[in-house]
Amino acid sequence: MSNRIYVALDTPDLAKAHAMAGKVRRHVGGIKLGLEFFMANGRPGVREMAELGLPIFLDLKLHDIPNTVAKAIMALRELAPAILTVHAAGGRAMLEDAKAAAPAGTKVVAVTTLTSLDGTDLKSIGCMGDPHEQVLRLTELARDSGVDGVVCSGEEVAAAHKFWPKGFFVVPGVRPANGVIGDQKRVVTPRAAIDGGASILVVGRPITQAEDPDTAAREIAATL
Ligand SMILES: O=c1ccn([C@@H]2O[C@H](COP(=O)(O)O)[C@@H](O)[C@H]2O)c(=O)[nH]1
Repeated sequence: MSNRIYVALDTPDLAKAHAMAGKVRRHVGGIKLGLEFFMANGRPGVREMAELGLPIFLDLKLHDIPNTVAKAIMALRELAPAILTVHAAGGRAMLEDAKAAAPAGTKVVAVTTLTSLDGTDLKSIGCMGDPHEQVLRLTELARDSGVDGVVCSGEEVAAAHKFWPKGFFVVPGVRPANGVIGDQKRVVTPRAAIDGGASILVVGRPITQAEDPDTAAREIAATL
């Protein structure tokens, strides 16, 4: 893939998402639509964004019993997203059924440990070990379940990639040097994430909240 940046269009406003995608499309490789967009605009909104001609990453982070996740993915089949997320913590049967339900061309990618969590957060929800150990544990589960890859932070991507060289690695929570970190906790620069083995990067606010999103996207792309 020539441009490995997926811009996260985190807005419930279809017109705004469309306008932002139009502004930055020369400097990104795809569009990521998440819960905020999908709750407001549903499948018709995704179809409309797909008309822009860029690959669509549907980041719905599905997490439920296997039957429910599989049926939800079947309801999304007509959209044939390039990438779709589920939570690895849903377990092996859920991951297997998610992959089986997805269209052949869709990469099913398992979220390991949200980039907004650190070791203290993990302890507070009963997870033993630090984010690094948790990511590797869930990367092994994802690999063995037959999905295509994982979502992890740039802090773990090199180790996860070493463990699963053929996996597809999605890295969000990237920030240009001196960028505003906000609610993210495990953050690296776009360049560091790519050097670690990221297949694609997810970049939201560093582009969408910039004074000039087109220039921000171009400058990030230039560092890769
Ligand atoms: O662990 C995860 C999984 C997904 N995300 C999503 O990526 C973007 C990041 O947006 P920024 O504005 O660049 O922080 C957002 O859509 C999240 O839902 C994540 O951040 N971490």
